[in-house]
Amino acid sequence: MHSSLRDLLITPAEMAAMDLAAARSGIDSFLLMRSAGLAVAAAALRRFPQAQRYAVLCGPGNNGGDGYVAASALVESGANVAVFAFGDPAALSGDAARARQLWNGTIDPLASFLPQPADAIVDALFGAGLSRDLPEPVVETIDRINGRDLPIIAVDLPTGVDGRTGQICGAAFAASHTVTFMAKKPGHLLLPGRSLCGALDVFDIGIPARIVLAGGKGLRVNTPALWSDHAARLDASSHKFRRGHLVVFSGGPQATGAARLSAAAGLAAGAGLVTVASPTSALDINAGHLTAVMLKAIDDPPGLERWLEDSRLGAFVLGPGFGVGERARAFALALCDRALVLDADGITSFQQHRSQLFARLAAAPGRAVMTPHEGEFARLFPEIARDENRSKIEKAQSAAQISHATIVYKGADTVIASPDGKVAVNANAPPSLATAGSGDVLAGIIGAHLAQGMPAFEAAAAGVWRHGTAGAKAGPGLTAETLVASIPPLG
Ligand SMILES: NC(=O)C1=CN([C@@H]2O[C@H](COP(=O)(O)OP(=O)(O)OC[C@H]3O[C@@H](n4cnc5c(N)ncnc54)[C@H](O)[C@@H]3O)[C@@H](O)[C@H]2O)[C@@H](O)CC1
Ligand SMILES: Nc1ncnc2c1ncn2[C@@H]1O[C@H](COP(=O)(O)OP(=O)(O)O)[C@@H](O)[C@H]1O
Ligand SMILES: [K+]
Repeated sequence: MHSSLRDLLITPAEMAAMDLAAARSGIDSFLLMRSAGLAVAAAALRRFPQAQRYAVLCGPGNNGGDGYVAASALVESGANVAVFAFGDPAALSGDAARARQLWNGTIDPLASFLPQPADAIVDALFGAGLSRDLPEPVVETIDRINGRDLPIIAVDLPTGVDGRTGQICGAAFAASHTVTFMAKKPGHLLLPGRSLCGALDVFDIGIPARIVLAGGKGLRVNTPALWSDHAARLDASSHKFRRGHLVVFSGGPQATGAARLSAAAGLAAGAGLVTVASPTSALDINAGHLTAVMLKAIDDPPGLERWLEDSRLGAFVLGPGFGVGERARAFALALCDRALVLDADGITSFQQHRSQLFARLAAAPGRAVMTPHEGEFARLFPEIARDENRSKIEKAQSAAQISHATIVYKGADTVIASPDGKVAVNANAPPSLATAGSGDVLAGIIGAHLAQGMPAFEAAAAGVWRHGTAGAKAGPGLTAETLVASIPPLG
């Protein structure tokens, strides 16, 4: 595959437009279908050579067309193949009709398909064209096959997974393997779609990279290629002030651990100096637990304003363990024109005051990153969260636009979106990250990147990626502390 396509995500609508653009440039669309079907047949033979029968389930559109090409190729290679169709095969049109003519065997109705124990199933029922809930007979077939431990190779997408959103349209195959074409689709990465794809192969069927790149809207998988150019590098002239000064705000005496976790993560992630800004009431507790991290008493907004006159304070993390309320709002509003990670309680504090926050971020644009998990996202963006038509990517994009901040919409499929339209989906986070304090560590890593001068989107995307890599390195029994110790070098 062309290297520039490796991290690209394209929606089904963009893919369809690229198909048209390819046809307009003189590329024979049937040859694309043929390449797609051959890739599926090759994957079926390679992955499941022991199958006694390949049962190819073909739908009413071009996904079915790919299935007929695959079935013919499997027979040519000497395999035992049976084809079952949903809908009337005689009603196929265009390339799919031509593909069906390649198939010389019988075509049985889908309803007659009885899975046999040594079957491998090729799912070519619906792909990128799925636009509504699956018809009942297809749902019944899926229910009959899922859970029987049969290998399923999905063509483009497991039938039932919406390629734009990753949501399930009534039911969906749980595939062992998915073969898709030219580039990944959002539904391969967003949950629950991602968990239904099995191993994913992206196959180049011959649409020129320039057409694919021109047709994509800039959706990306989060990899270092997105941000490594912005990463601060150490050299002989480095000194701690050049590596950035990060401030993390602590909660009161009963809630200091979260801020210390963020601070430790910020230091490990490369900030030259880290200070915990603590209320006087919690100074002694924080002092008893800090070594390399410094400590400063900050009790109220006037005290903060005075301290902010020091321009060497590079970035701020506000929210972990801070407490919800008026004080959090006053601190956050004072920091909107600086480099700020607003997390946890910092986000929740604006549930009833969000227009105040968004107006301030619009009027005093600094480098703001907000890191809501699903619950916090719904508190700050209730209308967007409720909209079932939008994908998680589209929700993060809308939230970034209305808040004027870079949004890190967390979860196993974290989406990072900036107000100016940049967006990336993260895919390297292990489930062991679902542990207390893991979000505090993420906030600290992003804070360190901001302190080093990275732009907000790149700081956030790099933070999410390093957090995922640290999770993988720390292993299944990770705690927030071992996560901090596992943060990998940047770049
Ligand atoms: N560049 C490309 O885009 C290529 C696409 N190819 C294949 O073409 C597929 C897309 O083909 P199509 O656009 O024909 O779409 P599908 O084959 O996914 O769906 C067929 C048609 O079914 C109808 N439909 C949608 N949802 C339905 C529902 N719930 N119940 C009943 N009918 C429904 C729609 O009219 C849709 O066009 C891709 O997934 C891929 O497998 C390949 O042939 C190679 C080239
Ligand atoms: N199942 C999962 N797979 C991968 N990453 C996860 C999973 N669950 C949570 N995470 C990540 O772990 C972190 C948890 O953050 P958060 O919900 O704020 O927890 P806490 O408040 O306990 O620190 C986020 O970065 C999130 O993306
Ligand atoms: K499919």
